[in-house]
Amino acid sequence: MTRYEIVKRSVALITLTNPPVNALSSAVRLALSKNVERAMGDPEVTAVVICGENGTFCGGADIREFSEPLQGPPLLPLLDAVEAGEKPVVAAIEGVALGGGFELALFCHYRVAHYKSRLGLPEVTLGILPAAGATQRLPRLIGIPASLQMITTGQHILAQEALKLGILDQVTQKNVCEVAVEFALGAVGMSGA
Ligand SMILES: CC/C=C\C/C=C/C(=O)SCCNC(=O)CCNC(=O)[C@H](O)C(C)(C)COP(=O)(O)OP(=O)(O)OC[C@H]1O[C@@H](n2cnc3c(N)ncnc32)[C@H](O)[C@@H]1OP(=O)(O)O
Repeated sequence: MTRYEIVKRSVALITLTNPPVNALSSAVRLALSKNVERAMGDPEVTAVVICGENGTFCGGADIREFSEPLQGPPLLPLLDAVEAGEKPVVAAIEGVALGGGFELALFCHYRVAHYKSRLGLPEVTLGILPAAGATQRLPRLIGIPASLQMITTGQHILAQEALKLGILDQVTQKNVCEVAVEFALGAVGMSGA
């Protein structure tokens, strides 16, 4: 449900692994929570990168679990642990970051995205509103009018537009995971390590 590895000697790379779109199922939330705790507690780890396997960051809540009562850890405390972590966490966005997946990226300290990726809050199209912090984190980044546009329409935006708005820190045409790892090393003063 997530893979944990150390790359470049000190970056914890956490990969969401829940095909087809790495949705935040109860098992993914549990594994992510444990791996964030592991990375934050490991003295060898200086920074963390979160990405998704097979070209998709995260499609949000797992719609296959919508008919069941919520199991596993709720999303918000997990996102709070990411944000409160003392080590920089970089989201490496490829494919889509939607709904709770976009919220996960918003709670990371930095966001690097592939130029073809799309971001959005489709909750309104399901008759709900984003409830894991996007309604606070997004306005802090891009202001209220642009946030309302995204929240109330559910439209996806492309990486370049997200960069212009101030949601993203970097857009790349290269391997987004590798670029995010370099970004993370730069954030802790270890560029080129
Ligand atoms: C614990 C939760 C906490 C907080 C609340 C969070 C709420 C949310 O996140 S609400 C948002 C939920 N996500 C969505 O509404 C996204 C819906 N999906 C899409 O928009 C699209 O599928 C896509 C853009 C992600 C991909 O589009 P495309 O490339 O055209 O592929 P398909 O639409 O054919 O989908 C492929 C395949 O993926 C399955 N799938 C898509 N989204 C999800 C998902 N969120 N959870 C589980 N599975 C998903 C889709 O059913 C297809 O499966 P099959 O190939 O088996 O049919």
